[in-house]
Amino acid sequence: MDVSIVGSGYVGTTVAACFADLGHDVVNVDVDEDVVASINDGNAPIHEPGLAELVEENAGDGLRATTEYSAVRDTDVTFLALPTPSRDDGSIDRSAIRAGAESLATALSSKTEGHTVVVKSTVVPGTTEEVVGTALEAVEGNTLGENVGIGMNPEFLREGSAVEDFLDPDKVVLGWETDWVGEAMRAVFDPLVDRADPVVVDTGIREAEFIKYANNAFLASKVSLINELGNIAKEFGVDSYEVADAIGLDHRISEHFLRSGVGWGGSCFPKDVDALRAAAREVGYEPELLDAVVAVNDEQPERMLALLERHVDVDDTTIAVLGLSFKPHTDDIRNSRAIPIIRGLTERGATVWAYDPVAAEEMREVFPGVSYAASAAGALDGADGALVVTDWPEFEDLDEEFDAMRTPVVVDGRRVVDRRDGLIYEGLTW
Ligand SMILES: NC(=O)c1ccc[n+]([C@@H]2O[C@H](COP(=O)([O-])OP(=O)(O)OC[C@H]3O[C@@H](n4cnc5c(N)ncnc54)[C@H](O)[C@@H]3O)[C@@H](O)[C@H]2O)c1
Ligand SMILES: O=c1ccn([C@@H]2O[C@H](COP(=O)(O)OP(=O)(O)O[C@H]3O[C@H](CO)[C@@H](O)[C@H](O)[C@H]3O)[C@@H](O)[C@H]2O)c(=O)[nH]1
Repeated sequence: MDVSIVGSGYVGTTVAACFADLGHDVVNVDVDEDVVASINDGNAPIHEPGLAELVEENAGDGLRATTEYSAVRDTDVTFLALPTPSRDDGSIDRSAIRAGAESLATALSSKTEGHTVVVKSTVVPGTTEEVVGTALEAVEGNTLGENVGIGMNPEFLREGSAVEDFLDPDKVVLGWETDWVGEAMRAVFDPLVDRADPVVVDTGIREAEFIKYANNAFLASKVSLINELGNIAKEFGVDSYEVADAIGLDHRISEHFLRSGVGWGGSCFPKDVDALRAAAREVGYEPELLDAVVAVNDEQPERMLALLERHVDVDDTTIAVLGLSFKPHTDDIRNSRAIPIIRGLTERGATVWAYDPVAAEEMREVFPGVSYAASAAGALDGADGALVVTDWPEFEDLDEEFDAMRTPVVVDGRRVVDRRDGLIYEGLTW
């Protein structure tokens, strides 16, 4: 099939490269000329395991990129993978979705055969119809349900394992109201369904929009709940990881998303939980539980700093921060827990030596005054304390590197360092 993807960010590039790999002819449309050039040169514009190989293999063949919206006319289905960032009140900014839909409306107005426009971005219920449907119909020559149709297909990939998650999902959610739109959406996913056999959930557009928020709100709440249990467990001298292993055996709880520590960050959980809270308030519902989920998460970095202060008077000391990305295997630092940690340290008068295998340059833009080491050993050398913020696998191998610290105080926010003699070790929730 001929498929177009509008937006070549984390989601758009992954989806475009994977669809091309599954045999579709894919064109990726983005306003950023550098991103477009990068894809056409066979280079992935973002760091994501397996993506570089897919872009290199398919560029110039089943995958091309362009800044021209007119390219979508020659495709059957268009996915909108545009950003939906938070506004100050937590609600989503729909301007990129609106701008994309308006450009699509013009590009599709001369087309007579049915073209399906699918929202892949995370949007609050009603957005697909109110923003995309309205923009499409505003241009003469477009009639919803006739030459153009709208659908909603939320994306559940995780950064750091985006390609793997997209190609082997638990479920594919297809939100649609018109039969031919549903058929077109199913046809795009047929090669993926043949290969990975996920459950396909056919549902309404608003339900599909809500499923995405419910999914993320549930997972974020699960992590905040295990963090709260972990905070309590620590006060009792109880190892919350042993507790999590045991409760995770109950299939009603499951072992996933039970890693307690410094909390959740990234481009999705904070934005999506805030958007759901704001949307709830708009319709007159007070989301008390979700408010508490956020409050627990906001407190975890402070708890980590307080644990450090049990052992080190932080003012005028040098503290190593290990891990800057919001999770391992990505260079994304959006809402990384390292940000409040570094801010808290500098406010307390510490000199920070930070290290991350891939995200240091991104963090340098946020904190230009911080020193960035070329290795974990470099950050630890001579430090008065170390905070482990991201669970990069290489931190599991650290051992004698801690001996080069001036005082070997390690506060572990992700349970990656082994407790041993010679280390003053504090686990955040164990
Ligand atoms: N990042 C994730 O892991 C993830 C996972 C699932 C869902 N989502 C959702 O998917 C959506 C996209 O997220 P992302 O992380 O890929 O965003 P992103 O910021 O990485 O990428 C967005 C891309 O859209 C481009 N763009 C902006 N305006 C445009 C326009 N008018 N026309 C064409 N291109 C335009 C930008 O240049 C950028 O390349 C969001 O709604 C997000 O919540 C993200
Ligand atoms: O047991 C856990 C699991 C995760 N996290 C943290 O939670 C955050 C989010 O992690 P993860 O969900 O793995 O990464 P994301 O890329 O943010 O993916 C989430 O957000 C995406 C965007 O909406 C969705 O598509 C995914 O399904 C959803 O998992 C990170 O800071 C993790 O460190 C924990 O603290 N403990």
